Amino acid sequence: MNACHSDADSPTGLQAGCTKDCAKDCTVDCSALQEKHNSYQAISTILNSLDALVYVSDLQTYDLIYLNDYGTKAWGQIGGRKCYQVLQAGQNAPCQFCTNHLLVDAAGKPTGTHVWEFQNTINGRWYQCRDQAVVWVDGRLVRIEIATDITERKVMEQQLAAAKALAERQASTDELTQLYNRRAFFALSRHLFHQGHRAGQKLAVVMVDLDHFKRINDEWNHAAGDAVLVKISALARNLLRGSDVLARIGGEEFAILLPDTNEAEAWQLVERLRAGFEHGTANDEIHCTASFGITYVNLQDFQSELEPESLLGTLLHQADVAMMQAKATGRNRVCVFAQ
Ligand SMILES: Nc1nc2c(ncn2[C@@H]2O[C@H](COP(=O)(O)OP(=O)(O)OP(=O)(O)O)[C@@H](O)[C@H]2O)c(=O)[nH]1
Repeated sequence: MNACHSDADSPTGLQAGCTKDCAKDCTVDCSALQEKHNSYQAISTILNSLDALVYVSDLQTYDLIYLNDYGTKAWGQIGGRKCYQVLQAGQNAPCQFCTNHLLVDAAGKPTGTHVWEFQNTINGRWYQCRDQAVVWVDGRLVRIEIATDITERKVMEQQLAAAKALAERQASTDELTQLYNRRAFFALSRHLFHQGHRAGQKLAVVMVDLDHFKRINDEWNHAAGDAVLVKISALARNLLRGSDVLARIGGEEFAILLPDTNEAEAWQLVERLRAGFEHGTANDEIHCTASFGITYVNLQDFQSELEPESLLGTLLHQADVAMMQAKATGRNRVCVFAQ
């Protein structure tokens, strides 16, 4: 081979500065090579002007064949390495998240483009990647990826999602006690009524009203009253089961929905709450008890349509009547609504 064509690093085989009129004894058609070289330069100029990563790697061996300027600036030179060694952190084998298998069908034929989003493990930035398998100039199958930095959009999306989750949580949470609020209690009850109806379950609704709470506020102060509400709420949350719905629905009034619970289980649970409040605050400066009213419903009794809204209204009223009876008969006790 003539010296002027010996540049192994040149993708077209043409050494820089070689022309068809060079004085050397050329054995190949320099003008054809020159044309190829010019086309390569033109495409390379375009790819290097892109504000996006473009790379090409062998689909089988993962050898990195091409990396544009954007890529070399961010991840360094190819240096005879594999794509995963250059573009990802601490990889000495193909990446778990590699999309190569999605780019060809079972017969090994290219399937078209695959677009996905990914956070790069070296610089932590987010990219929208457009991957495609194509037949390379030398006949082998390669992967071409064009990756655009979408970090700003991704951060905005994450902030929006977090703000939405927070707003949703706030809309269903009582600020002082962090229990569900009235709105959430109604929404969750509707859902549990339907679920319990389908499964033919029994459930109980409980009203809870703290005893002589006005006195606590008057003898201490409003802040001390608030602290009692927080303490009682935490006690109740710990004593109930994970599936029970506990909500603060008024000042010192709470409602509880006990799903899939029969009469004996409900009584036991509520009695445990009553004793828990009594003993749990016994050594505090402010001792606090509560009165409880329970009502039960067997959802099997509703043969066809169930109207959760009106059923919940009825059950809350019944539980309230039972709770008032507990107040009237001495407080710090549990009464059951007489059907
Ligand atoms: N600290 C505090 N007090 C509240 C809050 N919401 C309601 N209250 C007070 O709770 C008290 C409720 O008083 P009442 O309805 O008369 O009932 P009670 O004193 O608990 O008496 P019984 O229910 O009959 O045992 C009132 O003094 C309200 O001001 C609150 O968020 N924080």
